[in-house]
Amino acid sequence: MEAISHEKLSSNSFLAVLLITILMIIIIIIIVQTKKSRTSKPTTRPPPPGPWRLPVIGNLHQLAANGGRSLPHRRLAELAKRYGPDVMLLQLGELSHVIISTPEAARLVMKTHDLTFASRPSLLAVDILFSRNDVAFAPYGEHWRQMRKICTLELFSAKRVGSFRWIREQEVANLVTTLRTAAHQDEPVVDLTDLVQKLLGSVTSWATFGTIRGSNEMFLKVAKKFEDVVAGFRISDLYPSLTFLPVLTGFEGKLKKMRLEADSILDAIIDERRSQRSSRSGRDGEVGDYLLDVLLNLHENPSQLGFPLTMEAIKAVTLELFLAGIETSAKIIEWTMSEMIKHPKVMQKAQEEVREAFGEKGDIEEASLHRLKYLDSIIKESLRLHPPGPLLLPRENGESVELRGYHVPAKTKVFVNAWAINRDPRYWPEAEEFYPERFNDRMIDYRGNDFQFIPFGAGRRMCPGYDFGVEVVKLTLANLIFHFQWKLPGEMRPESLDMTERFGASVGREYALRVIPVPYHGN
Ligand code: HEM
Repeated sequence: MEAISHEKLSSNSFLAVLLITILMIIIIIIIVQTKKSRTSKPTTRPPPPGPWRLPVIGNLHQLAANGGRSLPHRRLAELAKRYGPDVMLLQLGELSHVIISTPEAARLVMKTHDLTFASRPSLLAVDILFSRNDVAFAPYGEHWRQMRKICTLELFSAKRVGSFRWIREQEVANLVTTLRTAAHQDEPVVDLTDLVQKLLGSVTSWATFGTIRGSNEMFLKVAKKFEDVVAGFRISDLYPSLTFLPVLTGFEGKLKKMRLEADSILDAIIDERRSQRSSRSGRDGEVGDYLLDVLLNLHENPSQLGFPLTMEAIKAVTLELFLAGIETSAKIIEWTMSEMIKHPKVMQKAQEEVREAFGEKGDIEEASLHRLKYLDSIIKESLRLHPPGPLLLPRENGESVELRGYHVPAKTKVFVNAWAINRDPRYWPEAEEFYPERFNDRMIDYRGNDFQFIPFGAGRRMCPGYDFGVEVVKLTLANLIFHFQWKLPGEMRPESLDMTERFGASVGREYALRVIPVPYHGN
């Protein structure tokens, strides 16, 4: 009896504390929101249109409609259709978010006012993981400019991407061998999603560190965990004034632990590399050719760049190479394979092209991939319908600006819904259909000039690694369709292949792609 009343008492007092805490949170938010609206400058232009909002949460309930089952890019496209097809304003928690959903408005943000929108907002996860020393999430300024220069001139230049050709060719050949072995087993179904991710992990590890053994594998696992925490809209980012929230929920602690883990793995890899470098100095080959060597060279010879490259920045960029490079490319490979399996005529046409180009020999050299024009169209169509970064990366405007007649105050978070733009029916007839031929006679490209097709973004913050990504995507696909016919397990018919998406830092398939490889040349 006493135990029961004691329990009741403690649960009552817990409830009371919970209620008081919630009340305090609401009061703080209202004070912050009122202060903000008082301090914002009066303007003659109206704000962009948007749905009605509730106090404290703003439009969060609309974003989370359908029990949160609609993925953010899809839900934002639905809301935009009703409330702001071009430019839409949402209040998510404490912060104003502008959503861009047409090529015309995207051009304004990423071309006309590119400089104004060139910054990235602060996000708790990346602030802790990278301390804003990286490239992708760094605010616009001197640090970002320098890091971006290193990316374009040193890390992802055409020459550098070409120099890793042998790595890609070797790793893709290993994948083909693995698939051939699997094809001769009693149970030949393979998890292509997993195999492709491993392939991309190995290619990135080789290109970055010159090896894929030991701690590098651990590092791949850490990078995968980072992927999970960087994605989506986090309460801690929507209510930045409630600094105690991520502490209470344990999110901040989790992030700090991940950062420590990544740092210690990276420190070990870098120490090993530095000692190899000093013991081999003066000799040609190996050392000096990989991305980490490039960064260490620049650190040791700051005069080459004209500014110092810190070890913190080297670690942040190295980690980011894994985050940015593996999942995006892996996902576009699995989407393209899924679409080709779902559309057997497209698959057949692509196989005829690659088999005609490379004959019986089957040594698909990267240098000859330019002959595969239809495969180019297929990859573009896949990037159009399944951009791995459907909302690109968020941008932030340094100063207030007018967009399509609407006033956008400084420091607004801006999302460009590339997924919706890539399906704009004004530019893409039968936009929902997978129809690669639509690219055959059109010069539309993904290099940031055609705003109806922006899977890599555009403007100053556009992806600098697209050549790096597309080379490995094309080489892998060419090999997969050259060496194998592809079947679905059991009685599954191609048209019933499930294409549900799973939201993450990059959007892939909800269910792994499980397929049967049947060797083509009978080997
Ligand atoms: C198919 C593969 C890839 C896709 C679809 C992709 C897509 C994107 C997108 C949408 C952005 C944001 C652009 C914006 O905000 O306007 C981005 C940024 C970035 N990507 Fe990629 N990416 C891919 C491969 C890669 C690879 C292989 C690397 C490097 C190894 C890379 C490195 C980066 C970096 C560093 C940024 C940040 C740029 C900045 O903020 O200045 N990406 N990528």
